[in-house]
Amino acid sequence: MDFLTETKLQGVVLLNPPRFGDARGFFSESWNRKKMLAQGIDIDFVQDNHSVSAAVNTVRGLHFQSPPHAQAKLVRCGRGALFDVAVDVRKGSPTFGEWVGYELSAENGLQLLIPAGFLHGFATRTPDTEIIYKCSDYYAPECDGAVRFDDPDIGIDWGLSGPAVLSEKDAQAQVFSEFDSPFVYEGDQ
Ligand SMILES: Cc1cn([C@H]2C[C@H](O)[C@@H](COP(=O)(O)OP(=O)(O)O[C@H]3O[C@@H](C)C(=O)[C@@H](O)[C@H]3O)O2)c(=O)[nH]c1=O
Repeated sequence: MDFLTETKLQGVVLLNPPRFGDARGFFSESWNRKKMLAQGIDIDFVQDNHSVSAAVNTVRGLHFQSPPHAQAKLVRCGRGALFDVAVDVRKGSPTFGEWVGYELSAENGLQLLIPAGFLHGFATRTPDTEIIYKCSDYYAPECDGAVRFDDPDIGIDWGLSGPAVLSEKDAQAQVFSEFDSPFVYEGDQ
C-alpha cells in the first residue's frame, strides 16, 4: 500500500507510514511535517488528543468544531482497533453528506487525515481501544458540535457487533436534517 491513498472525499486521505522492524519491534515516524509538505499537505497541528474507550462498540461522534476554531485531524490507533469515519459537510461540495470509513489499528498503523469541513467519529472494535489524533486548532467548547452517528440520511455502516455505547452528549446529538453546516466548499485545494 502506498504512503498516501486518496479517498472519494477530496482532502480525506489514508496514510500508511513506513515501519522499520527489527528484533526489538518496529520504529515509525507517526508525523513528519516535511514529508507531508512534499505531498502538498500543509497543516499546522497545535494539539494532540488521546482517549481510551473501555467497551467494544463505543462510538464517539459525529463531532466537529465550527469556525473560527475548525479542526483538521490526523487520526491513528495506539491500541486495539477502531473504525474511523469522516463525513463531508462542506456546503456545495459534490460529495456533501457522503462518508468514508477505515479500520485503523495498532497493528496496521494506518492514519486518516480529515480536513476541516468534515464530521469525525469512530467505533471501537476491541476493549480498551486507544485513539491518538493531532488537531489543527485548540479545543473550543463553545464551537463544539455533534450530529447523530446513526442518522439514516448519512447511513454509515458502522459494523457494530452490539448496541452502541455513547456519551450523554452523543445520545442527544442533533439529526443531520436539522444541522446547518457552518462549512462551505471552496473547490479543489
Ligand atoms: C475534545 C476535548 C475534550 N475535552 C474534555 C471535555 C470533556 O470534559 C471531556 C470529554 O469530552 P468529549 O465527550 O467531547 O470527548 P470525545 O467524545 O472523545 O470527543 C472527541 O471525539 C472525537 C470523535 C473527535 O473528533 C474529537 O474532536 C472530540 O470531539 O474532555 C478537552 O479538555 N479537550 C478536548 O480537546
